[in-house]
Amino acid sequence: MSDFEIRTLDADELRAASDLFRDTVHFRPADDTEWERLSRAYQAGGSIGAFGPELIGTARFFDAELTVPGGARVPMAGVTSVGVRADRTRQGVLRALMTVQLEQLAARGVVCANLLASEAGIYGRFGYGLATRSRTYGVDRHRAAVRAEVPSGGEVELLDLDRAFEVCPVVYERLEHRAGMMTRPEVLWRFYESQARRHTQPTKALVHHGSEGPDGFALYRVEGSAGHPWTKTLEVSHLFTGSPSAFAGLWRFLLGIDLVDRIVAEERPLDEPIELILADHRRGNVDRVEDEHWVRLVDVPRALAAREYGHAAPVVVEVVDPLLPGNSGGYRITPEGAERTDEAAGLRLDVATLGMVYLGTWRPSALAEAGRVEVRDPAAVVAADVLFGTRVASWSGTYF
Ligand SMILES: CC(=O)SCCNC(=O)CCNC(=O)[C@H](O)C(C)(C)COP(=O)(O)OP(=O)(O)OC[C@H]1O[C@@H](n2cnc3c(N)ncnc32)[C@H](O)[C@@H]1OP(=O)(O)O
Repeated sequence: MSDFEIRTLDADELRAASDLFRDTVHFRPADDTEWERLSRAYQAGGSIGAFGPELIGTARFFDAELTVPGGARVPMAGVTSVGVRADRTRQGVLRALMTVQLEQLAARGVVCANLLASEAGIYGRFGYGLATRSRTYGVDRHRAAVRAEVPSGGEVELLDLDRAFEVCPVVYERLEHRAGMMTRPEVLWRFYESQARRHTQPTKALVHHGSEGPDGFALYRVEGSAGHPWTKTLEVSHLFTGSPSAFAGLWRFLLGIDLVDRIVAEERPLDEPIELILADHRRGNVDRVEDEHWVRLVDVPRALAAREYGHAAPVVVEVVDPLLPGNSGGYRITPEGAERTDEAAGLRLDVATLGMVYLGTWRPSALAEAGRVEVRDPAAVVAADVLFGTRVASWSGTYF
């Protein structure tokens, strides 16, 4: 029996939960000004705490919607601010928090939960699988130019921070969302605003206006290098575009900003065509490829029914989910959709591995080669690659 209890936190307990979480990731507590902003990032009723008897662990979520392959949007929860006090770790507190939270999410009709993991070894045991990846790349500004034939035509407007947080949320919702992208509720924009205002260097925004109105934006900040204050790096974040001319137009503008040596764009889609728009593709370098969203399918039948599939022979997949056993069982996946079945399965996998293939990021055959998908029918894994594959790389671009 555990010596702690889990319950939902009241509004007046959220600051203590924030302080505890920040301490677990080695951040100082928010001061009064910062908490005033940050508290707006907390969804009412979305935080839980472990008490033993004082607060020793916490986790929270907020509601959003996730775009799945084919364009449908499903209810998702963004899970974040998970931490256990250092003197109470490895005693089952996280497991208890995750168990209660998953029950809460299932009860409120959430189809999937997404998170960004501090360490890769933590969340698989709770059914989360690495579902999207991103890359960070840098561009040598002095030697980079956009190719002449790259689409152009729009205009770029420079905004200050106040305007940025009025305009960018509106533009974001106008854009077509690729699979893996999520809606950004007000609480999330408040979180980004709080982060931007905390920085000593100013954050600015660019909005691209195309022929049908605003169709892209980027936030950026310029930092000097340690010991070399005039060697400047421009860091791009929150770059979203709805057309090739918006992507190229924003990059043309960024490349034209004076007193910048290098432009770094973090957490970009794996298939973003930066190399293709540069006159010399070697002026753009990939710094790293990294984890992005981990997805936990909370309601497997709804999740599988919501997405579209490629054209291949039907496959029966057996899913194993010890934490939410209602998800366990066979599913028949066809180009027309997915439904439960009692037919013999060609593939067997746990719910975390299903999270890895759900948005098309990993091929079932690659996971089979790694021993993570059990293949009972070799033809099934070939078909599953096509059924679950996506034309465009899935990507979120939203951190929390
Ligand atoms: C979405 C986000 O917010 S990401 C941020 C996560 N928070 C942090 O990284 C802050 C620093 N770390 C912590 O606060 C804690 O160590 C936590 C939250 C990661 C783990 O909390 P704990 O209460 O120690 O976990 P708990 O004791 O319930 O362990 C559950 C299982 O996870 C394993 N586990 C716990 N932490 C880790 C880890 N960092 N790496 C690998 N495995 C881990 C345990 O060994 C245990 O394994 P088992 O299922 O085989 O028994």
